[in-house]
Amino acid sequence: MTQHCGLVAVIGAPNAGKSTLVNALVGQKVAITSAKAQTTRARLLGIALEGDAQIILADTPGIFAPKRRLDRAMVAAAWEGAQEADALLLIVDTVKLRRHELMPLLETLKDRPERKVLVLNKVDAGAKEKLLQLAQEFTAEVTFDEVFFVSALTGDGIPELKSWLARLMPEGPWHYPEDQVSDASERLLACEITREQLYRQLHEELPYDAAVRPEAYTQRKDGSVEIRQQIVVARDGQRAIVLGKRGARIKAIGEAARKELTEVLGQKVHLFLHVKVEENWAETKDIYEEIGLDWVK
Ligand SMILES: Nc1nc2c(ncn2[C@@H]2O[C@H](COP(=O)(O)OP(=O)(O)OP(=O)(O)O)[C@@H](O)[C@H]2O)c(=O)[nH]1
Repeated sequence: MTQHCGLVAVIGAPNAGKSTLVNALVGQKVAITSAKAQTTRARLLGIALEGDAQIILADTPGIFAPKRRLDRAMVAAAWEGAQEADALLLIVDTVKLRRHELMPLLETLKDRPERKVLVLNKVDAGAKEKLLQLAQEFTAEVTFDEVFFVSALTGDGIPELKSWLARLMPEGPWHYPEDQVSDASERLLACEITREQLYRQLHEELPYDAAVRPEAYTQRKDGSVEIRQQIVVARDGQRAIVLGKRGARIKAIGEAARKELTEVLGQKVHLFLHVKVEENWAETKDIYEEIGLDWVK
């Protein structure tokens, strides 16, 4: 069998549904999704298989006007994903367009040499009439090779998109073994899962500049895994919020994260979290490396 293999960069405004789409294409959870914007910090890859084709998906962080160093690092990670790609996939939230974030992306896409595909997402939730109109508007701006209407959530339109992407993949050996769905190491994925719970359970109380760092990841003889992580926040007040009354909050976060980890890893998990205040963590080089980002000056 001749193998095909290629890279698809997934680009979109924050919250457009990139992570959900990658998960839907891969067929299982690899990237972290949440209702809060900009949760995708590390550049996680999803790997989808379709016939003889391996489709490597770069699930890029939301691209937005970078101000602080952390934001710039996220943008750099996003475009790094796009530079080596065989195709660029622009995903658009058809319910909440976020034009101010979408337009610069369309502008940048115009001049790029790669094949381009427009994915209009969340068709389950929006007004059907405006979909064609949106497609027309965007294809007038950028020459897309194909347009798909999908719901990453329900899976509607996903098989069609997947087989189209598969046909685009150049001939070449697979880069990853058949059973691998993500190249993010399990310890990093474990941190992402905890971070997702932090956002889920604290909502607006916590600014998005909290990080989860891996400390230890040890396979125990009894077949379980011991995971130790540090939650880094910038101020004492934030630490108190994460801990909650008598530690109730951190306990709930740990419990939910542990449950999900057990499911994802398929083994028993012992999870230990502790919260650390580090005022300038967003300016600290080591932390970037630990959470899977390159340091950007
Ligand atoms: N109704 C509906 N909701 C969706 C669909 N796809 C994604 N969502 C929701 O939209 C929100 C954002 O989805 P994510 O996949 O986290 O978005 P993202 O683009 O990866 O977000 P960032 O990492 O912040 O850039 C989540 O609450 C999803 O459940 C869809 O097809 N239909």
